[in-house]
Amino acid sequence: MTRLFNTPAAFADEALEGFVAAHRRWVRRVPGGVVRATPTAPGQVAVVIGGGSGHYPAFSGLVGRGLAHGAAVGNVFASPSAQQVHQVAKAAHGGGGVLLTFGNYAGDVLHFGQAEERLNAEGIDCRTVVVTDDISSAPAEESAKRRGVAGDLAVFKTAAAAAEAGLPLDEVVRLARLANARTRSFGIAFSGCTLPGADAPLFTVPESRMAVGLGIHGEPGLSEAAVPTADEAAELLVSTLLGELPEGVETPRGLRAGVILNGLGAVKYEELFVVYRTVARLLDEAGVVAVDPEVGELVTSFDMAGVSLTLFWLTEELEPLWTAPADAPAYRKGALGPTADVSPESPENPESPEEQPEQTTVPQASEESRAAARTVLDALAAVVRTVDEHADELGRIDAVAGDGDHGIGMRRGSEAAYEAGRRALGLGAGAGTLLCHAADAWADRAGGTSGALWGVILRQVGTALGDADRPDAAAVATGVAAAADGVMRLGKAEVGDKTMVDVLVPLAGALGEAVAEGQPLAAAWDAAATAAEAAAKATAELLPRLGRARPHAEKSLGTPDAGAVSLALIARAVHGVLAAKND
Ligand SMILES: Nc1ncnc2c1ncn2[C@@H]1O[C@H](COP(=O)(O)OP(=O)(O)O)[C@@H](O)[C@H]1O
Ligand SMILES: O=C(COP(=O)(O)O)[C@@H](O)CO
Repeated sequence: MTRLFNTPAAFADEALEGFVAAHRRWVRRVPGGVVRATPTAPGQVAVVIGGGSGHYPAFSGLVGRGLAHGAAVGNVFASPSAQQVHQVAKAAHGGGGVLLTFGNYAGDVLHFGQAEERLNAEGIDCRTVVVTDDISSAPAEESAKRRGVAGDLAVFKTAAAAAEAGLPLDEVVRLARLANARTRSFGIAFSGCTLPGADAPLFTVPESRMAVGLGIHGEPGLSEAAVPTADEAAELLVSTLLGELPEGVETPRGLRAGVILNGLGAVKYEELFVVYRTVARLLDEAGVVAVDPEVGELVTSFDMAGVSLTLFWLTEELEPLWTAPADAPAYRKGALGPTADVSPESPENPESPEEQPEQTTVPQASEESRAAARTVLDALAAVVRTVDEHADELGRIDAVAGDGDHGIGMRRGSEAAYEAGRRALGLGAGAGTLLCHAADAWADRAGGTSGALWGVILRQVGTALGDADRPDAAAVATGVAAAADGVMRLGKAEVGDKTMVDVLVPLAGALGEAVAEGQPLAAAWDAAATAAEAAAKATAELLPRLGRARPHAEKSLGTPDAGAVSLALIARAVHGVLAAKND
């Protein structure tokens, strides 16, 4: 249970504020997250990590010398936005290029990928390395689909130590990929976590049972077993990991491994040590030399009672990087020289991040387009209302096989989109520009998978409407069709994968058909919203083939997809606005 919070929506921002206030010797706040208190050495590769909040010390606690140069910090269990990643990377860049490294989650992949493109377009050499260490989330043949869990630390540490040693970006990337290929994790849990403001955990484990193969977002385990003793838990963790050695390795005997026994949030350090006692013995018996083991909380999931074991199979070039000194708020190792003096008053260490200057001008728009912009803003207000009304239900649906944050993310995104739209209207924006401003605000404030995709949807519709003409039904239908194409291009989901695409495609199809038959916009949209509602309902019968829900495919049968449901609700709410305009 998360007991101490003010409002759930502000939890991540307020936690970051307090974290920075407590750790000024190591970090300073920048828009989008934190960077080291001291600037990146000129020419050094900047290693920028990041992800959702709720995993402390990942990710902000791992920023400091010998570890990351910066961390982009998202909302609870939601990836930071591309804009946040871009801002943190710019602040961390020291002229040697940027490595973005993060766990393999759909939202992170989308947003960090967009930031990478932007940085490269601006002339900053930037690459990404995705961490995929969780062996329970996909079979070895599909290791690229695996989630990133506590093995994050092995990859981040390797990359950062390589950067600190002055290696060029290509080498830092190569070593980070090698570290990822040689890192495996496996976990068990006894209870799920409860998000701030929620009254129930994301999953429960029956009394005297444990979940096996857990993630770090309160996803239920993949199977269940009787609660083990500490020794039995250690045996399960070690034997499972020794069952999947790195490619080309036949026996663990004689190998050296970095070891991480990670508490997920509610397991006491003493309990971890009791487990580690047997982990150490079993590794020793298997002929594995444990190098600089870490026992503690390194990647958590709020108050989840669980533990994971990570083995990082070292090579001659990886071992010095794993053992190199580091000095971050939540991770210290070896001895580094003194830091530059960065006092709270120093201009290097501002109390609060500099915000992006607010836009004060918009492109010229016709009178008709400005009138349509008012309708668009009414539609955004209706979106805010419907999302707000259904936020808890969306969170509950998302918790069945996802991470329960869909309601939170949609709320943050829609509210930001409305506010940006209102400001744009005040500046005299046409319908197209208003939607483009709303798109950027939604993606930036919500983060996560749906934030990136809703940014695409609004931008595509805005581009189709433009600022010149009074938008007609054909332009709207063109925009929605382009939105469906754009979402599929970016998210790579197809119809049948159990995502919002299963609603967006029939919505666009029904709208296009009704408009082609000559129906006016409100009537055509009514038909499209009806198709969307039926399609959203039908997703209950689908098995997820992508993303976080995929490992829990069977559990999600009978429950519709959260993003599909929210899209159908929004389609219906927009119809209400269009119908009222017609009256
Ligand atoms: N690759 C994808 N393409 C299209 N939609 C997707 C994709 N992956 C996930 N989604 C949609 O995003 C929704 C989850 O959104 P949200 O919970 O806000 O993001 P996250 O899973 O990043 O926390 C899913 O229910 C699904 O509809
Ligand atoms: O959940 C996280 C990001 O993934 P999404 O796909 O946005 O859910 C985050 O907590 C780990 O980075």
